[in-house]
Amino acid sequence: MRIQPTSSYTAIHCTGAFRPAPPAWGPALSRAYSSFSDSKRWLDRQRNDPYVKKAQQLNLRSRGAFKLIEIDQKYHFLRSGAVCIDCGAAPGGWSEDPAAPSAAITGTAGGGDSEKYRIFAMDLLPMAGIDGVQFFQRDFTQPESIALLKNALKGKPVNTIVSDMAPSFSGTHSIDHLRTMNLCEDVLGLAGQVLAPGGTMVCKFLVGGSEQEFRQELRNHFNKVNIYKPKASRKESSESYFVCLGKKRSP
Ligand SMILES: C[S@@+](CC[C@H](N)C(=O)[O-])C[C@H]1O[C@@H](n2cnc3c(N)ncnc32)[C@H](O)[C@@H]1O
Repeated sequence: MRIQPTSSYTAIHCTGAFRPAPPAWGPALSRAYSSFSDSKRWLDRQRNDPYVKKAQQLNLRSRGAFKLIEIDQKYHFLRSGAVCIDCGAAPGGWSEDPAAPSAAITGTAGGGDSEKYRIFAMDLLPMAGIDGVQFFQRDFTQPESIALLKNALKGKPVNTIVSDMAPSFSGTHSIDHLRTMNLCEDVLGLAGQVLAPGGTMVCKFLVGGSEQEFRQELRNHFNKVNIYKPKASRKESSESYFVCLGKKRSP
């Protein structure tokens, strides 16, 4: 059953005003202040982040690659030659294959299979092309997008589905949590249709209360369901990942 956002969802989502302005200021000044301090904080954080530095050294598209690498170092599910779907792929840190450690993730390297595409990636945002990756700039939550993916697969069984999708944040944690849970539910829906028995699903969410209930649901479909937060995921972020291993055969 789909988790419904609270009734305050629309009001908060539509106003977009999440940071109370200092009372004595006019709205414009207060907005400028918030955005200045936010961008300064962001810049400071980027400068001091070892994963950002490492990603730059290795010429990776994003520091996010290290999250998947770490998840795999713990659970060992990635393998060369696998067929993979990468949901919320842009800018491509999880899909790329620059002879980086993440090459094995999506299996473009040395699969021994002459088929052109082994990775099927989707994002709302554009993504620069990557060899072996068929990219769709689409909204994953739309049924037509799923139809497109299934069509592209041409019946190939999928070994791994990863989702690093993050909705645009409202600033209200309970709402953002539910939005991520809804995305996870959509990813599970796709897994039910295309993931091969034994396959793996990795899916990001924000911790917020309903994850244990959803974990129970995931257990109906996978032999093992873990929750894991890689070190590369920032401490101040409530993001975490469901790591679902061994998809069960459909009854
Ligand atoms: C954290 S980023 C992914 C980073 C990527 N794994 C990497 O390491 O380069 C999350 C992405 O999810 C995408 N996204 C969010 N909601 C989506 C949706 N409904 N359909 C497709 N993509 C979505 C966003 O556009 C964003 O690019």
